Amino acid sequence: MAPDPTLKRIAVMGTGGVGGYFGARLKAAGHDVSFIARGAHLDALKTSGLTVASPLGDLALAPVTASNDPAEIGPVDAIVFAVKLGDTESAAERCRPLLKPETSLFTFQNGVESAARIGAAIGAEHVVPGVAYIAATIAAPGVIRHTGQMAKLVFGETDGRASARCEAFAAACREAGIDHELSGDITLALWQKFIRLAPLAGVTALTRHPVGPIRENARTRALLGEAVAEAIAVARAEGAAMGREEADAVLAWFDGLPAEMTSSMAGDLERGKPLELDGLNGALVRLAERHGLDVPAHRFITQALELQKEGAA
Ligand SMILES: NC(=O)C1=CN([C@@H]2O[C@H](COP(=O)(O)OP(=O)(O)OC[C@H]3O[C@@H](n4cnc5c(N)ncnc54)[C@H](OP(=O)(O)O)[C@@H]3O)[C@@H](O)[C@H]2O)C=CC1
Ligand SMILES: CC(C)(CO)C(=O)C(=O)O
Repeated sequence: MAPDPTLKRIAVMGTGGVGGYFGARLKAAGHDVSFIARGAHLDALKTSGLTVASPLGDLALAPVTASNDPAEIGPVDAIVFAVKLGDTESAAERCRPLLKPETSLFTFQNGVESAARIGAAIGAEHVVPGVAYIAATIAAPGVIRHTGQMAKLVFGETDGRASARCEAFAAACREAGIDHELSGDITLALWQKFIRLAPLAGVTALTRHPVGPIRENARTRALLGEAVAEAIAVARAEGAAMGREEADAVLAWFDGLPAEMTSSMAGDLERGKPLELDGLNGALVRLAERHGLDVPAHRFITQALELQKEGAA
C-alpha cells in the first residue's frame, strides 16, 4: 500500500533511541524520512545507513538521508522531535528551516513540559504533544537497539480534537505497523506516563539497579511507592483527572515489567551522559512548590544525583 500522501516528507530531529527507532519504521513503510543527527552517529548513517535491532523485527536501511543541517533538508510536513530535554530549545531553534506554516511537530520527549518549551521557541501552532513507550538506545554509531516488546506512540491535540494532522500521523503509524493511540486527552496521557517514568527513572538511577531487584526489596519498593504517590499528588494539583488509587495501577505496571528493565536516565548515568533530572524529578519538585506540596522522595533524588547531572566531564 502506498504511504498516506498527507505526510509526504518527515524529518526526525534527534535520531536516537526514540527518533531512530520510530523514524526507521516510518521509512521502512515507504515514507520520505530525513534523519537529523550529529557526530560519529551521523557519519555512520551517511556511510552505512540506519540499522535497528529489535525483538519486533530488525531493519537495515541504506541509504538514508541524514544531515546535521536542517537547511539541507528544507520544509517538511511533519517532524518527529526526540532529543534529550537538555537539548530542547537549541534543537527546536534548529527546526526552523524545516517549517512551513502547516508543518506539525510531534514531540515524544519525556516529561510534561516539552510541548510548551518547543512552542515557546517556534510557535505553539506547530506542536502536537506525544508520549513514547519504548526502551531503545544508540548501541553503536548507526545502530539503534530496542529491548522488550513495548514500542508505542500516543499523541493528540491539547484540546482533544481529532485533527487532520493527527489523523494523518496515525495513518502513517498504521502503515508502518507502529502501535499507536490518537488520544482525546493527551494531557492526561502525559501525566499517566510521567507518574510512572519519573519514579522509575529516579529510583533506577539512584540505586543503579533495574526494576526487578528494586520492586523485590521492601525498602526500595517503598521508595518507588512514595515517589509514585508524590507524582500523583502533583498530577492532581496540576489538574490531571486521576485519583490517588492510581498508585495501585502504577505499581502493578512496575510489577509487569521485565526484571531487567531500567530507564533511559539510568542508561545515561551509566554512560556518563547528561541526565534529564531537571525535566523529570526536578520538574516534580518545581511543580509541587507551585502548589505548596512537599515531594521529599523526588527532592532527595534530585539532590543525590545533582553532581552527575551534567554527565562525566
Ligand atoms: N530512549 C528511550 O527508551 C526513551 C526515551 N524517551 C524520551 O525521548 C527523548 C529522546 O530520548 P532518546 O531517544 O533516548 O535520546 P538519544 O540521546 O538516544 O537521542 C537523541 C539524539 O539527538 C541528537 N541531538 C541532540 N540535539 C541535536 C541537534 N541539535 N542536532 C542534531 N542532533 C541532535 C543526540 O546527539 P548527541 O548524542 O551528540 O547528544 C542524540 O543522538 C528524551 O526526552 C527521552 O526521555 C521516551 C521514551 C523512551
Ligand atoms: C521507562 C521507559 C523505558 C518507558 O518508555 C522510558 O520512557 C524511559 O526510560 O525513558
